Amino acid sequence: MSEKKILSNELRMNGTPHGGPPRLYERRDLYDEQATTSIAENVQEVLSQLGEDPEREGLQKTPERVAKAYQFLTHGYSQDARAILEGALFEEAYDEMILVKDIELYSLCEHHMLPFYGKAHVAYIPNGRIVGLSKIPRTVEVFARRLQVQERLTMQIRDAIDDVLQPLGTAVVIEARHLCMMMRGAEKQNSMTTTSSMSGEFEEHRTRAEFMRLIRATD
Ligand SMILES: Nc1nc2c(ncn2[C@@H]2O[C@H](COP(=O)(O)OP(=O)(O)OP(=O)(O)O)[C@@H](O)[C@H]2O)c(=O)[nH]1
Ligand SMILES: [Zn+2]
Repeated sequence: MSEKKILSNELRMNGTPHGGPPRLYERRDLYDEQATTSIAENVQEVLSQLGEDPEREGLQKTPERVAKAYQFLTHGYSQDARAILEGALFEEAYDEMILVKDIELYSLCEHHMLPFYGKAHVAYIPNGRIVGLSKIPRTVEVFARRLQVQERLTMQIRDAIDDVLQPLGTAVVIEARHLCMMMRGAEKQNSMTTTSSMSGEFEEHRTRAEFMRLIRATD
């Protein structure tokens, strides 16, 4: 039997390539058993193609670890940002800007599947309805945990908030570093990419300037 086949049978029978009890600290709902098996088989092949010995001790569990890591890093595909936002809407007369800034984010660029990471700043001006604060970083997560380009990620967050809250305006700024430009390719270590997406009142100079001033303000 091929090495690949042995690995895949072991995964099917035991859930981990080398048996042992299930790990209680793992979020099992994040991982699909079939996907784990199939991705792990392919990672084993990648390791061989790279000149590694997938059977050496340190690499024996790597295909399964990588399979789970990528399922975790892309779990946003199975989440619905609009449903999350709709889950905590409250009628409120507050009509000033609400800003949640410095939301850390980790995503994967769709070109190289390498991480980009940084911060998102999200603001909106309500129009009779506010949303539970935690739903803003949760919305960022839903779209960040997919294969992305920073520009689309920025727009998707803004669109979801616009759709569900119908606010007077929404603003999203993302500042991120891309490992595909740092570890390889252009090999630039200090460049930061900033993207923004604004709607409604944030398209006006004064409101946009106030938002930018607030996100630059230090404590
Ligand atoms: N606009 C945008 N580009 C991105 C993002 N993440 C990665 N990229 C770029 O995607 C491009 C892919 O370009 P290609 O020329 O097809 O790929 P490549 O040969 O690996 O390019 P280099 O990175 O320049 O070596 C690169 O310029 C990356 O910097 C992103 O979030 N937004
Ligand atoms: Zn890239």
